[in-house]
Amino acid sequence: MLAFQGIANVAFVMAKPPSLIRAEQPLPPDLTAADRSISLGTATSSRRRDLVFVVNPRGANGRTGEQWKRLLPYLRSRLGSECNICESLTSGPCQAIDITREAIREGAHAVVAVGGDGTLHEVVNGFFWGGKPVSSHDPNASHRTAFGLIPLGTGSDFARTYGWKNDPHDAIDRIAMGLRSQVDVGVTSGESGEPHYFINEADIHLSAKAGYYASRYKKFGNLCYVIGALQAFFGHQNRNFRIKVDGGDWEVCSQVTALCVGNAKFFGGGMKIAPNAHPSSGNFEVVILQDFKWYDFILKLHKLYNGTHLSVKNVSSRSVQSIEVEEIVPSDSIYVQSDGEFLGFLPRKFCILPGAIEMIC
Ligand SMILES: Nc1ncnc2c1ncn2[C@@H]1O[C@H](COP(=O)(O)OP(=O)(O)OP(=O)(O)O)[C@@H](O)[C@H]1O
Repeated sequence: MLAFQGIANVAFVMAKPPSLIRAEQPLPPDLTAADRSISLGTATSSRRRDLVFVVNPRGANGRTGEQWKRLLPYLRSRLGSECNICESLTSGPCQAIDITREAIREGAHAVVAVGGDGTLHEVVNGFFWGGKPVSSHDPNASHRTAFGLIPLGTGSDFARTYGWKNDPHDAIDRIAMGLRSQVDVGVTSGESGEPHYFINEADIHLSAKAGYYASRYKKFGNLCYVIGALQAFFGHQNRNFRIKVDGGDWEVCSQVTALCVGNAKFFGGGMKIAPNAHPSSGNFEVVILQDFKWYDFILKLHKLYNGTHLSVKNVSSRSVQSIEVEEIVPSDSIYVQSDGEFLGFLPRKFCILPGAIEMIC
């Protein structure tokens, strides 16, 4: 039996068959007693997979928690005969990171993010520690832990690249199939040097500021991105950057409105900002918008949503493995975010880690 605990407010036992997996500490009161232990069935086959579901009950303004409860019977029927299932409800930001690390160390087959891009982002960051991948305590483990996703967030932009809808039943069917693929992960470090990982995209300046504000208005659903963008426009100024691509020479990028480093295609609740990006390509697609005025967004917004903006004047795109971005005259006020999380300000370096983790697809 593997003890799987040590995480603030969350402790449970991940037991090898035939034991049950069960939550040992009380789960939030909105779960019924029947749901507190969701190990499904008592099969004794040693081939049972250990799946850890990391649920953000506050995702999508609380809808994630409600949908998760309704989903449990289907989860039981679909996966119960072949998997040991453990649920862990987060009680606050960043907890999903610790839960994921612990699950990997204890040898879970997969850690499934149940929520939006923010929850997925934390799960992905849990695959790393001190700049290195987290590995199982068992040196003879025959499998790598993969991540999975049940997209139940507000924007759920990562899922869009794969054409996955916010239909949790489809997601469970995918997890039941258990197909895996290797995906690239982006890593960025600021002046502190501490690495920070992202799976969907990172972005700089206006779009990052819009995302920062949007996070305050999630109760309005996808409208939060429009409100965030309007708020970000106030006081916005295009700025002169320099960039260094793949270790080459510094290049000047004047009057930058926004710069996006896409590992996947979408951000902002469905904007196809990096239409040529794909998480298995081994490259980022970097898209730079220069000298945009507020009315350009109104005139060209539909192109940003459907991914046809690359042919628009003052929009450029390139495939890169690393990019460094600085302001020519540093102002310490240029926002940077990744997967919707505010990271601070420029300067920044972004690198791709090809095939760094496996995803259930
Ligand atoms: N119990 C909790 N209470 C409050 N916030 C939480 C809790 N658990 C996790 N969080 C935070 O909520 C943030 C947003 O969650 P999540 O991404 O799942 O939903 P969303 O914001 O609605 O969706 P999206 O990011 O796709 O727009 C996460 O980044 C996480 O830090």
